[in-house]
Amino acid sequence: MCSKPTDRLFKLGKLNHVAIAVPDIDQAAAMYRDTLGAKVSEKHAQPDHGVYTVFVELGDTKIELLYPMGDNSPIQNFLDKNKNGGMHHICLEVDNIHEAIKAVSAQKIRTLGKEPKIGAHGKPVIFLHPKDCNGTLVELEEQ
Ligand SMILES: CC[C@H](C(=O)O)C(=O)SCCNC(=O)CCNC(=O)[C@H](O)C(C)(C)COP(=O)(O)OP(=O)(O)OC[C@H]1O[C@@H](n2cnc3c(N)ncnc32)[C@H](O)[C@@H]1OP(=O)(O)O
Ligand SMILES: [Co+2]
Repeated sequence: MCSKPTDRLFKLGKLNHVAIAVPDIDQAAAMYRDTLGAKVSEKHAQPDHGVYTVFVELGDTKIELLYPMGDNSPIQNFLDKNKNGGMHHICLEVDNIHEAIKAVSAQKIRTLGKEPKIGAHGKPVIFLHPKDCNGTLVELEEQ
């Protein structure tokens, strides 16, 4: 039984980004920047998350390009299975990540890790298991 709106103590916001895991992040960034004319960030190392990121600005949303960093990157298996890359996750904004964690946990949706970590935008993020979200890895980012 899903929680009723009156019970919900957080608000779901907009789509913050769609993440694509790529085999060559410089080539992928150049495609969006040079071929499609998008505003593209520099590549940033995210050691706490085991990835490099590049953000492609698209008005009120973004594409996050991801490339593995280090030996235990959480996206390495995904790229091993998807040699040309592929859509990795979606990121949804919430106004209270701890209330969102309580709500999804009450519905037996597993979070990956118990506590949020600071994500690429310097805000708390947590991931929901893809097997509990219709085969889609969902990231929540607190605004
Ligand atoms: C800098 C932060 C930045 C931000 O935006 O702020 C980020 O987004 S960081 C992004 C990188 N970090 C993460 O993705 C953390 C969460 N992800 C994980 O912990 C893993 O990727 C995990 C657990 C989802 C999958 O790990 P792994 O692929 O090594 O495990 P399995 O191969 O055993 O997969 C289990 C099962 O899930 C399916 N799977 C895996 N990845 C995905 C995916 N991206 N989308 C959908 N499904 C996925 C995989 O196929 C397996 O399914 P099965 O049917 O059992 O084969
Ligand atoms: Co992300």
